[in-house]
Amino acid sequence: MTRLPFTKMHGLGNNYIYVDRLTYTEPLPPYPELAKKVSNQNTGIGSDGLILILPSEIADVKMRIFNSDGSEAKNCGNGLRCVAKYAFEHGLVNKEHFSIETISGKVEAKVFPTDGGVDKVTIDMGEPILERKRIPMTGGKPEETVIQETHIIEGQAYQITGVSMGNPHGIFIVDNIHNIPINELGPELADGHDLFPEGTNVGFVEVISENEIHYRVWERGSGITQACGTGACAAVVASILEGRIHQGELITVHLAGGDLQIEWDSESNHVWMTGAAVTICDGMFFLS
Ligand SMILES: N[C@H](CCC[C@H](N)C(=O)O)C(=O)O
Repeated sequence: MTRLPFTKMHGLGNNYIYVDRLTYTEPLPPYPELAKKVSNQNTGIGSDGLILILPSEIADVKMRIFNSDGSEAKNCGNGLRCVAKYAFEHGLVNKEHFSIETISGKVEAKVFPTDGGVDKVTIDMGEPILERKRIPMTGGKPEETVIQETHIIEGQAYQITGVSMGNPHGIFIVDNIHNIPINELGPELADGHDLFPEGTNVGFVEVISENEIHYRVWERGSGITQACGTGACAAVVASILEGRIHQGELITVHLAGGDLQIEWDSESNHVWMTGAAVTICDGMFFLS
């Protein structure tokens, strides 16, 4: 029986099982299989997925994220804030500003310690990826940006804006966040639709004011979650591309699990995300 030490953490209710592979170096099953095991609400711990904290040759630490269906994601905003909190609180880093490697690139993290603990983290998520072929999306010129493109999905016309934050997001701007076809469009687009050859996270945005939006998400590989950090960044970028809000402004994004502060900076073209990171528990998972 392998006893796997883990920490369960969440960012706005988007919760993952974190395994510190710098400290616990015993052999483990393949990560996709482990992600499905630990994420299972009935026979596992229960979570939106698994996040590994690993050594890095190009950054201070490395993050790999696996959705609850075992698929590997290329980025995770809520996960990055929790990795930053964990790394600082457990002495994996000894500074408040440090770098984290993901499989879509390196980001910069800044923690704001109070009494030795970290409750709030800012991540420089880097530049959004807007070219159709890099999201990736099909259906038009590979280099162009996909803004409010009309597509017929299940017999209904929708306008989609495509943004990647290292992972793909199809964004729909709606009039009322409480009346969205999330259970229809989520499963239809998240995995295996021609428009998104690598699948996509499916986000819905209601613009409240120049500095405030609502955002809800069906995540590729996990379904509806309480929050999605990369999705909230993509939602702000899409709302700006559609002319609803302005670049260079600090936007409050209201998600089901809480709020994030996000800015798509005009000077650097980088997207900055600030929000909470919370430890739920430490534990021991009995791997049979
Ligand atoms: N919840 C994560 C995103 C997971 C992305 C994953 N669902 C995928 O891209 O396959 C976040 O806070 O950004």
